[in-house]
Amino acid sequence: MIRGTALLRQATRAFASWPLAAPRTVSIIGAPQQFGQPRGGVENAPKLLRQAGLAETVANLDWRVNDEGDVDMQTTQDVAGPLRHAAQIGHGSRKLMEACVKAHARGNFVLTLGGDHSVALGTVSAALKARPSTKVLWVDAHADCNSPSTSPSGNAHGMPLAFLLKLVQSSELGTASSAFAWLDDVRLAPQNLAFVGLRDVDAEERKILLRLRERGAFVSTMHDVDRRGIGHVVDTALDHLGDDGPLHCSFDVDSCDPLIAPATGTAVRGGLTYREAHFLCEALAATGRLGSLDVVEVNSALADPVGAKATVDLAAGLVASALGAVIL
Ligand SMILES: NC(=[NH2+])NCCC[C@H](N)C(=O)O
Ligand SMILES: [Mn+2]
Ligand SMILES: [Mn+2]
Repeated sequence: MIRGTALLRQATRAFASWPLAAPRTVSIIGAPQQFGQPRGGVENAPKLLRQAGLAETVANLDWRVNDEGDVDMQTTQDVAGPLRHAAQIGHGSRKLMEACVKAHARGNFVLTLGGDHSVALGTVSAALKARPSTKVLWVDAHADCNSPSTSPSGNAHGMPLAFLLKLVQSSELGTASSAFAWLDDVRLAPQNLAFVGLRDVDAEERKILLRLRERGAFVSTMHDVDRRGIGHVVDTALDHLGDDGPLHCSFDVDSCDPLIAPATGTAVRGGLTYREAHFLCEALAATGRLGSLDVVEVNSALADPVGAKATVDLAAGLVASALGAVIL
């Protein structure tokens, strides 16, 4: 415990080395969080992705693989309030952040297997603590930038970006605010954020997105993919995120069309095709700058066995593309 804390402090002070040095190692971190949304089953995704042979697939791409196991994201505490399961989310995300910071400090690529999308509180904050110049690509049908006060659902998986962008007032959290105190020194600047895949945005979120765009975020929707094509949208998003420094990608499988990824909690029609999603991951790998990746919201309980397997296999395949698998 003391060693861990010391390592954390050292990592936060010295910053993790960049770019990743060879031989490259992937840390696989399971984050079986389910309290950010109401549907059971999303907590099984790390296990299912491992069973699908993820570690072997990655090893075949010439990475060393360090499976760090699952972070125990449960705590006994819980408090009522506008953010459901606030204490669970706050404390669980802090534990995940610590595990990710340690992996970054060892110079590893950090691959986090959610869990629901609230896990990005831990993964993005860790990437920013380890390497403050990290830029974030958010691939999602949803904008996930609700505050507890704007959220129509109270579900934390619709809120991680609001916390990371410092849009949440501590008064919105009431007695739960102490569970999020560890986020105080974390700030994602809007100009370091790009969205791809958006197509289901709440009324209040729309206002937030327009403000974020004014403040320098790259905000694209499926309309842009339709008009310009995935190549143009991804190139523009990556251009927006500059030409050096580490990238973090937070990939919500509901960015993909439910025809190819039916096993997810908040499926929305009109999403990325199989090739569009793979293209995005391949383009990320080709930058040579991807330092961390989340794959979230795979919930095998929400589809028939065929759809569940298709979704898990898709997620595993997208990880492979993001880690350098190429067609030719
Ligand atoms: N990570 C996700 N799947 N988020 C869905 C969010 C849905 C809705 N916007 C909400 O805030 O409740
Ligand atoms: Mn999401
Ligand atoms: Mn989503």
